[in-house]
Amino acid sequence: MPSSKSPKDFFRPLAVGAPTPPTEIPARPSRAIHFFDPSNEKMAAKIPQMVGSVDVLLGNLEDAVKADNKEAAREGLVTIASETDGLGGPDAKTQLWTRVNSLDSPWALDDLTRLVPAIGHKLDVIMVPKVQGAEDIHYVDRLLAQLEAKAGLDRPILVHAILETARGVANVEEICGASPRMQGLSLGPADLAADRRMKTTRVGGGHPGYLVRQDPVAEQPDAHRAIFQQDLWHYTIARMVDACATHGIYPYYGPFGDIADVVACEDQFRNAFLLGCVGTWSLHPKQIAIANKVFSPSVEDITHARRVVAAMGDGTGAVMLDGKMEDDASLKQCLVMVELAEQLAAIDPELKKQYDAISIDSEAN
Ligand SMILES: CC(=O)SCCNC(=O)CCNC(=O)[C@H](O)C(C)(C)COP(=O)(O)OP(=O)(O)OC[C@H]1O[C@@H](n2cnc3c(N)ncnc32)[C@H](O)[C@@H]1OP(=O)(O)O
Ligand SMILES: CC(=O)C(=O)O
Ligand SMILES: [Mg+2]
Repeated sequence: MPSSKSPKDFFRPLAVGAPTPPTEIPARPSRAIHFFDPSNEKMAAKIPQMVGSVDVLLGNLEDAVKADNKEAAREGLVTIASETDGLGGPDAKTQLWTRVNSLDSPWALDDLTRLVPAIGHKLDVIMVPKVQGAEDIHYVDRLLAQLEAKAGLDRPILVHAILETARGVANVEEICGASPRMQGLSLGPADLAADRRMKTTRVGGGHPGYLVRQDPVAEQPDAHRAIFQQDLWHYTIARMVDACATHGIYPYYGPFGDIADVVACEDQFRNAFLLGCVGTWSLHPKQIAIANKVFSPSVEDITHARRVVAAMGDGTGAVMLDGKMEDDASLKQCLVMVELAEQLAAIDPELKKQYDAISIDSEAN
């Protein structure tokens, strides 16, 4: 929270007649944020049939949309949002997000002033790219309040920042706390790599040159030395997770550009899930199933978590389960998993069936 504002001011609307800012950001399932270009007719035609099978559909207006198609993408998104049932709004199974153009581009202002009056009642989250600091969020926050008031909206649109500049990473905590509208952060590995002058040419994922090599074996100079590829994004994701958790908002991985490499994609997503991310981006329809699988706790994990919950009784003290010590802190980890499973089961009948079929032996040993 900026020090110049009192806590009470922080939750006052920034324009007369704008909806009250949220005090909590709802934990809506958002395992896959599926990107589509609304100006691409083939992609746009697929969107209605994807509603219900993906947690978030995001109409992308920024990078990957050709400059000549910016207006067509914006108008295409208005059409899709207006004509597609079950997409966007507080009760929809599939949320509707958009990624607007960067704030210094010729299109960002028109993106916001066109979309909020036209489809603001359906838009759940606006993703803002290349956020550098709290000042970018303050600008969007005030403008959205003015537009919401003018449009008579009764629900604030949430804001999501992409972390894709070195300055953005340096300011990650203040970005997360810049507005009560802040919903979350995504990693932007491609722009971030360029901005940092990293010597990579990929969109997310690892790099074979970024490694640690096993020490040489004594007196065997020719012996094989194993190499261990390291994760280029570990530092940034860990910072995002801490900043988001501090502010009660949600961290996401971002794009994995090697669409053909579904194995490495799954690995990268799983690392993010284990570190605390709640979801990721999907650039191609085949990445949706990978994201849904990785960001849903496994039946094995939920079975174990429920056993710990049962064994821990009132939640205090220490017990032994399968030879391992469980106590208040391991219980808290298990409750994170169990709560996530309940949220996902509420919207995913197949997962619900799997989680409901779990039967537990609650005996501690
Ligand atoms: C660094 C960043 O900013 S990342 C975020 C910005 N980038 C994006 O949003 C990229 C989004 N995705 C895409 O543009 C495309 O998926 C590409 C360019 C990666 C691949 O596209 P294609 O070569 O057409 O893939 P492919 O041939 O496998 O597509 C199969 C079908 O799925 C459709 N399709 C591909 N991607 C998508 C999508 N994201 N959403 C919906 N449908 C899609 C194609 O139109 C094609 O339809 P068809 O069967 O009717 O012909
Ligand atoms: C996600 C994104 O925009 C980037 O990697 O640059
Ligand atoms: Mg980018």
